[in-house]
Amino acid sequence: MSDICLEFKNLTLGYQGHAAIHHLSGVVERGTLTAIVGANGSGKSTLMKGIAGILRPISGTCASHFGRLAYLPQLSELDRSFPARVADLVSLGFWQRRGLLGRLTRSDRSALSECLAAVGLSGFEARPLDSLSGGQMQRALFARTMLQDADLILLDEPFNAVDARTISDLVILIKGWVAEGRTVLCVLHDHALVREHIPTTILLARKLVAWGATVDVLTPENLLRARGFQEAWDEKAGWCDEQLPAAEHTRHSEASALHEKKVAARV
Ligand SMILES: Nc1ncnc2c1ncn2[C@@H]1O[C@H](COP(=O)(O)OP(=O)(O)OP(=O)(O)O)[C@@H](O)[C@H]1O
Repeated sequence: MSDICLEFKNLTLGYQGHAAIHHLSGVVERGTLTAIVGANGSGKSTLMKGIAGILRPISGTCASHFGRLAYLPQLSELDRSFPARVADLVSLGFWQRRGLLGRLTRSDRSALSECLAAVGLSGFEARPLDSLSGGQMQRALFARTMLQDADLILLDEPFNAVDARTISDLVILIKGWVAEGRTVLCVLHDHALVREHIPTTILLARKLVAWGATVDVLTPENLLRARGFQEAWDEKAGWCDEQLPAAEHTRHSEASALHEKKVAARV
């Protein structure tokens, strides 16, 4: 089996006529832990959506070599008012294997309890989601991710509004997943946390600024370059016009918006 989990070739992604991330090339190796870092609007979540298949490339490719995917979007994208219990949310981790209507076996139920225990939520099975604190909700989502038994795990700002104790517990879980050979990509804003725990970093500013060992990427020079690119960015810029004729550009915008709606309806 190849050591490559993801391979980006000249990948450009965006929304309805506007590019959000341009010409990304590079390889993510299997069993590695990578941080995706950049200012607000630099394209981090867009890249996650591109990898998850929610957004189609405008140009270039994102070749993936993995079995199961687990994607944890930002908490703000989740509707917590949905009338469900913790056990309902976490057992969604089985759906890729059991289907949405598949009955849980006795061993599934014991796996569910083990995952809840691993995230410190034993006894929370029957709690309604809207009664959880932000940190408890994030722990429940990590339990669901564990049940998914995925080869590639995408975490978009998993530590937002989460206290230091929960962060350190969740970081231990993530490192355990990597030790098991899973590949983890994690969008983060806290550079100190990235420096301490994440060996590899991708720094974005609507395009790739630097990619490599965290110590080489998060340098003052690279962070300054990233700021310069971000500030110079024209929010209204279209696709890479030099690469895509106008008719193609419009066709892609429409097809991409439709694809995004269809996938969002499935997630
Ligand atoms: N659904 C969408 N439709 C149109 N434009 C979008 C959409 N989602 C994101 N964008 C735009 O794409 C650009 C990149 O957004 P993205 O969410 O990838 O940034 P980010 O780096 O994850 O930011 P943050 O740190 O604020 O979460 C931004 O200019 C944003 O406004």
